[in-house]
Amino acid sequence: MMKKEIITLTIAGNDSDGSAGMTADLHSFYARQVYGMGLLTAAVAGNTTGIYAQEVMPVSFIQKQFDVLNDDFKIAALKTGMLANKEVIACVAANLRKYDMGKIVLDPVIMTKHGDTLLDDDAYQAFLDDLMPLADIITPNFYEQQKLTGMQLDTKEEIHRGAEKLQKMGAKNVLMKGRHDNAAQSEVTDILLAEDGQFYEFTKPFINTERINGTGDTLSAVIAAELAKGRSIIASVQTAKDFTYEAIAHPIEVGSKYGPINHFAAQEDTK
Ligand SMILES: Nc1ncnc2c1ncn2[C@@H]1O[C@H](COP(=O)(O)OP(=O)(O)O)[C@@H](O)[C@H]1O
Ligand SMILES: Cc1ncc(COP(=O)(O)OP(=O)(O)O)c(N)n1
Repeated sequence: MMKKEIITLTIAGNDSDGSAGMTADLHSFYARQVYGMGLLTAAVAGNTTGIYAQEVMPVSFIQKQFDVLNDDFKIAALKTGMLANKEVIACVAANLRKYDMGKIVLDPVIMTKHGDTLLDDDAYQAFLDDLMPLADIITPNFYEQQKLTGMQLDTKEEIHRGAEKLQKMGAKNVLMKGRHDNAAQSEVTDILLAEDGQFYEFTKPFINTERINGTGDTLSAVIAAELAKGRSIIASVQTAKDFTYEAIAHPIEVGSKYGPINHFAAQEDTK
């Protein structure tokens, strides 16, 4: 039964091929049976071979979206995606402080897996200073972990220290997503540093595929959907990990190259 009253918001860019960004978030919200809303920050012209153009929404338009949504709805949780530049970050941070929109999942979208830049180089500091202290959970991938901590993070010990550094910057919970760039690896382990200082590991088999566009968006969107339902951080991360794994394991065969994952696949398995 759909819980109509649970509203989950994505503050993100749209990727025109539907594999990542806002569309992937809304697919994930729908599959997890929460009512999804999309506050658009940017749009990219992309397909399974790459991203070919980007446009950032005017800050005044982003502001208007915050105002009209908060005038009319009670949002239970949100996630952020592509924020593009420091002006957009400043606007988003101001509104996260102004309006109570529930739990905050920060997905630090900096670059796609295929090397397209989605956040300006001069915006990292604003991300760290203005957004990190507001986050209930942040979900950096391997590349983003090094960028945000300024540390080399190869061993599990180093990943733990990196997570502690991000937590000290203000994020309550830190999910360090595991590497998956070695065709010989058998598992992918994401490490959560929870608010209580404990580490938790979430492990699934490694799937050797190029069809993994939008995995990070999907994981963070499902975490937001589950937090919106009132579930704990650990339960939300576990459901998101299971959901994302099933979506990778049952790809949709569209496009010629780096294809999307399948948001239909996990619905029956993770309810
Ligand atoms: N090839 C893979 N096999 C299994 N799990 C994967 C694979 N690629 C990504 N994942 C999982 O997908 C989720 C998103 O991680 P990741 O792809 O690193 O994010 P991002 O899209 O931000 O780079 C994580 O839970 C990660 O463990
Ligand atoms: C508009 C837009 N936002 C985000 C992404 C990247 O999504 P993400 O899931 O973090 O990473 P990939 O798995 O797609 O590399 C995007 N492509 N477009």
